[in-house]
Amino acid sequence: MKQKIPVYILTGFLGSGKTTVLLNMLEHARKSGLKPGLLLNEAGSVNVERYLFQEENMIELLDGCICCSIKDDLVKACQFYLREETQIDILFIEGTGVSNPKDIVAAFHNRGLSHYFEINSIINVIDASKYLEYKSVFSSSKEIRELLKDQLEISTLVLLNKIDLLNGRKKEKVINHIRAQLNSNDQIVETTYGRANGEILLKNRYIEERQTKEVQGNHHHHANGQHLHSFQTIKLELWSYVEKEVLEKWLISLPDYIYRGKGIIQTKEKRLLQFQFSSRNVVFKEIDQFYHVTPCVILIGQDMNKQLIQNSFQENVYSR
Ligand SMILES: Nc1nc2c(ncn2[C@@H]2O[C@H](COP(=O)(O)OP(=O)(O)OP(=O)(O)O)[C@@H](O)[C@H]2O)c(=O)[nH]1
Repeated sequence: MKQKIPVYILTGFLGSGKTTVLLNMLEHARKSGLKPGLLLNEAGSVNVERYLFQEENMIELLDGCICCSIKDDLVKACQFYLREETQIDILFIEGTGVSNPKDIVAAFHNRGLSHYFEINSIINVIDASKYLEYKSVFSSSKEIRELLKDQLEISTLVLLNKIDLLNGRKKEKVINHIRAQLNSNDQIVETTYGRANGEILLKNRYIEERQTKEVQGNHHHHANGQHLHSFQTIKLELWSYVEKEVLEKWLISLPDYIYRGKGIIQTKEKRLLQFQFSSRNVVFKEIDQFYHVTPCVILIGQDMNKQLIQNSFQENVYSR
């Protein structure tokens, strides 16, 4: 029988650093002579980070979560990589920041994929600078707290990322909090920009018994199999240039229930800039002019009022 394709699932809340870790893992896989395949899942209708993976074998699964509303797409995408002409040696799956990895694992066990694929590791990338806030009953919702719990329970490796953004005392508190929820042999690795050694990232940590138990556990679905998602994605189309500083100021002023922003803008000088808004920080990066993309702003949050946000954007960003 042919060897099964090893699968690595990246999980973690919005903006924790999954894509950053994925880029490191791809580099490690290549150095080991492996041909990687990617499945990238975005809750919105567009992937503004596509340009990062232009050279890769990549399938985008957009407009829903592979753990619930577009689970069939996940199965089809995996089958694509089984064809002779598109064969790969290793598969990386990045869920959306609100996907429940237990359901992704369940899809592998229940939909016949486990004959051909073997989940080697479920890597939970945690934003160490926001973790305590997201777990607090005072500053977070029940849905986020339970999602983070589910993401942690099934993971086989925890990357405590964004360590550069917090001080020693807070770090200790976060580690104690996480350790209390893990099995003693689970590994926690502190990272900045997801940098960890290839052996740690690509280690086979598959624990079938535990994964099967975890996926049978109780988590939160509607009868139709959808999560109780109150998360939404809003896309603001941009028809003219945007000033970087004005956009940054507006993003930072957004209410706390808007956790994540990303997108591409065109400046007055016709430069294309990608921006990332996470951990209440905004980072811009210049991208290739020849990259075909329609500038837009994507926001992800809970119970957002699209009209209000659009009006605020018009008033504060466009009319400046
Ligand atoms: N300061 C700091 N920033 C980081 C670190 N890791 C990632 N980032 C930045 O955080 C932002 C979000 O990182 P991503 O890797 O896109 O996060 P993600 O988990 O894929 O985000 P989603 O698309 O919401 O799922 C980017 O601007 C990264 O460069 C880190 O360790 N420290």
